[in-house]
Amino acid sequence: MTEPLRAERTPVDVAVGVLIDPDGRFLLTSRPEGKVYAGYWEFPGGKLEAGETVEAALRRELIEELGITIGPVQPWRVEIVDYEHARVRLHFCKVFSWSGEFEMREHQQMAWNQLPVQVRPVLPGTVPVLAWFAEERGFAGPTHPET
Ligand SMILES: Nc1nc2c([nH]c(=O)n2[C@@H]2O[C@H](COP(=O)(O)OP(=O)(O)OP(=O)(O)O)[C@@H](O)[C@H]2O)c(=O)[nH]1
Repeated sequence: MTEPLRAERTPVDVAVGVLIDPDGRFLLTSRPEGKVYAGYWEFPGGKLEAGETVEAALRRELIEELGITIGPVQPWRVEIVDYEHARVRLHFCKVFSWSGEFEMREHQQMAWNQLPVQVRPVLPGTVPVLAWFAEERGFAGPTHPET
């Protein structure tokens, strides 16, 4: 069978949490070993399960990955990204409160960041978010290190 054109692939919905602390720092986590783009830094989250809302998926994923229970979820932006392996629709949500201690349940790493981000490499689908932060915060210059 012929591969469908990239733009025709049905997107997979992904809930992504942009956790922001009282100092305005945002949380990035590294993708665990064994996943595509292992070691790349991203905002934590994951795919919606059948019938799940973005908010429910985000709550579930952050418990599964980080051991925290999030407070109110504020939908921010939606972005479609085409990768070789998949076409994803990323639902970025801001989260300002949570409870519980952070536990790296998938042996990933976490880092609180300001602009410019110090960790590398940053996942391609994460880069636009850094640009949105730059716009919101009046930050000029590169948002992250060259890979
Ligand atoms: N979590 C997250 N995923 C992102 C971001 N940006 C981005 O392009 N993605 C993509 O969205 C998809 C999320 O899938 P995932 O593999 O993290 O989700 P999951 O935990 O449900 O995976 P699983 O199927 O291995 O259980 C990946 O294709 C990933 O590359 C981001 O900032 N955060």
